[in-house]
Amino acid sequence: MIEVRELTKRYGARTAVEGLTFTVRPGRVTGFLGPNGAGKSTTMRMMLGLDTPTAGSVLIAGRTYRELPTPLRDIGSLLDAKGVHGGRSAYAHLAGLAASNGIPRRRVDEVLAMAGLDAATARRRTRGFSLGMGQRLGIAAALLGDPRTLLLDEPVNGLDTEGIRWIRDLMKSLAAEGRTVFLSSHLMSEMELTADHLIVIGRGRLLADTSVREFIEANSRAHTVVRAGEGAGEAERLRALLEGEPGARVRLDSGGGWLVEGPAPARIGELARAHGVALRELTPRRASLEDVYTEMARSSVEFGGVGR
Ligand SMILES: Nc1ncnc2c1ncn2[C@@H]1O[C@H](COP(=O)(O)OP(=O)(O)OP(=O)(O)O)[C@@H](O)[C@H]1O
Repeated sequence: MIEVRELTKRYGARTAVEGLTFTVRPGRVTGFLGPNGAGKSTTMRMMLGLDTPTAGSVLIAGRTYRELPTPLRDIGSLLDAKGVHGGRSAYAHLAGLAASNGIPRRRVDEVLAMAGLDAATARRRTRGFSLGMGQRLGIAAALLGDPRTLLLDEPVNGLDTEGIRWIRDLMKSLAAEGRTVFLSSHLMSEMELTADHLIVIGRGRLLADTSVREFIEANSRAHTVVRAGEGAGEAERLRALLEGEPGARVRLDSGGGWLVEGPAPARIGELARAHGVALRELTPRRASLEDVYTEMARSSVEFGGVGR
């Protein structure tokens, strides 16, 4: 569990994080969202004791990072996959970390296997690693202490489709084991598939602490695809009816029907029946996390982070 309480960070006159309070709970994947400059990295650095809060606190399993006797066993992290000495092999890097944290060397082989790095790759100097291999090594390091909590900044960066799926499954299985998994990503479609819960920040402040489903439902209007029967002029009659509904927006859908924003499907069905328009299709369309996030970014100055 990660408990963030009234966390504030100022750099001179600039406020990066302001009065953030939230709890990252075990047993689920929590996604951390916010536009560039919102304060995600600053928050994650404070969680790991790499930056000192101006005010407030972060507790990992009830203690501040600096109070953890063996931090790698409590929290595994991946902030910057490039933070590895390029002249060392992946194996040497992990073995060094294990030795300095009292972790048995056999665990190195286990995490290499979990991260999908084979023995030959593990013996190579990391300087020649691709971005994806570097990410895998970073994840191996994060798993080294078999930690109860994992914190990952953009873990799918540089991974191909198979690598992205691998991370998704790994994060879900770690959460299913009862661990706390906290990750940021700017790939909304990926976040929607991976995360159960979301923490959304903008300009250093908390905007949402909610499940992915509730976040989408609360921030999107109902969309419905509706198609009229075959008769001549039926599609246009339907459009006129729909446009007569207060607050409705009607657009042509790529499938040839009308995409209606505003009225719920039941209301559209009633309207069509009352006016004798036969319907061929009436399909609620759920907004994606990407839709909601993009809309939020466009409509909210607070979220856009301008003027700081
Ligand atoms: N060391 C620093 N000195 C001064 N200002 C900083 C420092 N680190 C971060 N900031 C500022 O704090 C704000 C938050 O930055 P932060 O990197 O935490 O955002 P972010 O949400 O992680 O963005 P990104 O997605 O681009 O990494 C920004 O305005 C940034 O310029």
